[in-house]
Amino acid sequence: MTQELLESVRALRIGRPLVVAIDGPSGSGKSSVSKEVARRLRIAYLDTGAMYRALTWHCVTTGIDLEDAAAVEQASRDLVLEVSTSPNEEYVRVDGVDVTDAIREPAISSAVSAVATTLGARTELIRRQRDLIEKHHRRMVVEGRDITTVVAPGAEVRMLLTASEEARLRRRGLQLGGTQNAEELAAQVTHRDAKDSAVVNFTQAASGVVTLDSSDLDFEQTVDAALVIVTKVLNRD
Ligand SMILES: Nc1ncnc2c1ncn2[C@@H]1O[C@H](COP(=O)(O)OP(=O)(O)O)[C@@H](O)[C@H]1O
Ligand SMILES: Nc1ccn([C@H]2C[C@H](O)[C@@H](COP(=O)(O)OP(=O)(O)O)O2)c(=O)n1
Repeated sequence: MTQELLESVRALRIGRPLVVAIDGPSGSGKSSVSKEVARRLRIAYLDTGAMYRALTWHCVTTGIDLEDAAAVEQASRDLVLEVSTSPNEEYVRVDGVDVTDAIREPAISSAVSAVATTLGARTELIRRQRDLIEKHHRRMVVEGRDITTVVAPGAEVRMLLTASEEARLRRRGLQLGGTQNAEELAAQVTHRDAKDSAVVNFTQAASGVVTLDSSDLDFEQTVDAALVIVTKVLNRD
């Protein structure tokens, strides 16, 4: 994407709301692409998946039974959570403890769906996500599974980032440094998506949501394509 086009989008939106909502399945590139889009647009960034992971870490660490919906819901309300809203700095803290790396461990990836399918906990985390968007004057790239449909259906730009299952498994494998065998990778990507789909639909674009299929695009090409979508949607309105 040309620098001039990007400059014109930034200039057009100075001081005005610009929520870019991005949903998609595991390994589609949501976090990495959203972060770079936020950098280029010079707006805030929120990884909502990190919030579900942080709550899961808290429950697992304090021995809360993930099958006990009332306990998980209570934990979501009590959670003392700090999450970065800058695309240039990554941190997640629970009760002041840095859990940035711990929440990415396979043990948390395997447990997170149980928490993410607890509806009471979702309600609380969605409330916090909306608060963070408001706190940033609605200038933020927000990524997850239900951002385009539930958290911010009124976002200026709504996108579903997809990729073939094969591409997603390959990317996650590379990201984890080849430490996981095929079965472990499938558990963390395909099986987790199947469980998460029980409460949110992130495989089909809702009305007004633009699909970006990154299966045959590299990272840079995907970021460019996402920025082209942002430009087109904003110019249309
Ligand atoms: N278009 C792409 N082509 C190749 N690799 C990509 C692409 N988009 C993202 N990646 C890489 O794939 C991995 C998974 O991306 P990530 O952003 O963590 O996905 P998600 O947040 O959807 O699970 C990362 O290592 C990322 O750098
Ligand atoms: N808005 C969101 C974001 C994540 N989740 C759930 C679904 C996922 O299993 C977990 C972790 O999300 P995360 O985006 O970190 O997942 P990835 O490993 O990047 O695919 O949280 C959700 O239910 N709703």
